[in-house]
Amino acid sequence: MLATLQVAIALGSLLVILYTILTWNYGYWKKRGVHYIPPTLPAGNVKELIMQKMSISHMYDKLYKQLQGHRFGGIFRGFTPILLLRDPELIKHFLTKDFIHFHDRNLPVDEKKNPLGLHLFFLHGHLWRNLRMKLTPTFTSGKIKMMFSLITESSQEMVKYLEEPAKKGESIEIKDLIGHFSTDVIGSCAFGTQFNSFKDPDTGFRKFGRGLMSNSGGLLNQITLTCFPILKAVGVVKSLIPGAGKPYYGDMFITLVKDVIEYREKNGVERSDFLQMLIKLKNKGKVDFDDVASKDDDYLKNMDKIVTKGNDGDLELTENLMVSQCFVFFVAGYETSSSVISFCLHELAVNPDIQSRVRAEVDNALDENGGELTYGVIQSMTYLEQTIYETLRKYPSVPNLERMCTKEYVIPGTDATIDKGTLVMIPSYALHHDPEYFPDPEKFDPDRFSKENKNSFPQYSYLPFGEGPRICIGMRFGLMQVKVGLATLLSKYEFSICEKSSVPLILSPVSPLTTAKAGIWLKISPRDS
Ligand code: HEM
Repeated sequence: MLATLQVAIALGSLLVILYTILTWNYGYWKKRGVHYIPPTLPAGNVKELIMQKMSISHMYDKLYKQLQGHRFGGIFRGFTPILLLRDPELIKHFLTKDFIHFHDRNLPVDEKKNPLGLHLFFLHGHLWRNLRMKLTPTFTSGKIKMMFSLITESSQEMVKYLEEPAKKGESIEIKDLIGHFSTDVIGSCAFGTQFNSFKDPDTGFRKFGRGLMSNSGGLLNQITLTCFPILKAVGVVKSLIPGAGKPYYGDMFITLVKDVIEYREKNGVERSDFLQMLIKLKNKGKVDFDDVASKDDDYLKNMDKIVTKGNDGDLELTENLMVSQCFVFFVAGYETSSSVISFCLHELAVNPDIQSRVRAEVDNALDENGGELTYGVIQSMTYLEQTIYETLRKYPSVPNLERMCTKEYVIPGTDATIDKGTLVMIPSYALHHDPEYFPDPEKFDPDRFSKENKNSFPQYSYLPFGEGPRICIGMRFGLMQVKVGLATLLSKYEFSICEKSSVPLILSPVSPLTTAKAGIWLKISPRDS
């Protein structure tokens, strides 16, 4: 009897200790006097995300709404405290004005475990800064102009491929198809290689792209690790999810890029692509800004004035570093651009009047230029651009921006201090759907971005490419690719809703990016059929 009582007391004490340890972090925001949403064990405030019942966009939208009336608030992802920002003025401090306190993302950099992870998106501190400074000139408008013809060639392949399905009025899953286009664009613009995805949809790189995005094990791993960092130490997640976290087809990617570099160096071959600029960087230490740099490039040129100062020691561009940049260009460019084009086509199918207006603009611009699509012609299509901005508002490819506090910080206008290492989340999707900034947010209305209306919302409430020194480096390249893809498709075909279309679209609960759960199905027909 006594023994049973002793066991029960020991067990009870153990449970109390365990509970105290597990919930220790849950006092984090209270201690700092920060308003927070009460967490529950063990998921904190993100139970629906962990249970895969809600998309990441909707999860943080829900928390954003719960914090209504506050400029910011505390939440918990598992046991990890996160500061969720709501007020665009405050967001400006975190992303730009006080960047020195928030220059990193909370992503692991380990060359041995992940040789493809040494890229701009992941890198921290001075290594990131030095690399960003070196790579910035690769993305000027002059360099992008040089790649324009490579993008239009790939778009022509796409148009040709669609002739048959359009004649038959078929329903197609458009995202997968646009994935062929994005793969070919990256192949020619990043690696100077023809992937021919339309002719051979099972080419290694096409498979690589598909594999990357369907590797939900990788996402699960990432979410689980950020929610419960203790598991990192014991390596539990790795053993639970086979293949999780490993770069899919990573070895193949490394081999391909290294082979191209070796071939070019041995044979003195030069092309106007990203890889060539990386090779130049390796050999010369720099890529020149274009002589013809436009006014838009001022921001890029002034990068060194805003990014954190410090150890300016030269950065050696090793082969692994070069391959990693190719990898991030592939991943970042592939998924985001495919998803913007396909979400846009979905909205144009749901709103045929808007589709007709965009097509009329494309037709006029082409007519005035003898039917030829040039860099200048594409820049003149302002309604097309508004339509893309509206697509990125409703479906931001990256639904949340994250920063890690790199130096203790007092939140402006308060006495609350956040420690180095604290995670900060900027919920772009939620801001883009806040009726205070974008009335009737579910309505697809490109006129929100017209000349007259585009200043009606605060700058930091619209963040499809992020902001500040860590803004998307490929923004102009991505926009160009999306514009060319859409203009060529709309000049030849019509898109409408079919039986398989889901209206409204349901977002995937397993993807870290904004993607449609069951793909994007549309009927394609020749124009005016
Ligand atoms: C429409 C297409 C694209 C969208 C919507 C997009 C969106 C974004 C967003 C939201 C970020 C995070 C910014 C932040 O945290 O403030 C980002 C970062 C980044 N993007 Fe893009 N992106 C696109 C295309 C591209 C392309 C084509 C490339 C490469 C060629 C690229 C390369 C990168 C890189 C390297 C970063 C990390 C930058 C850094 O931390 O310094 N992106 N992108």
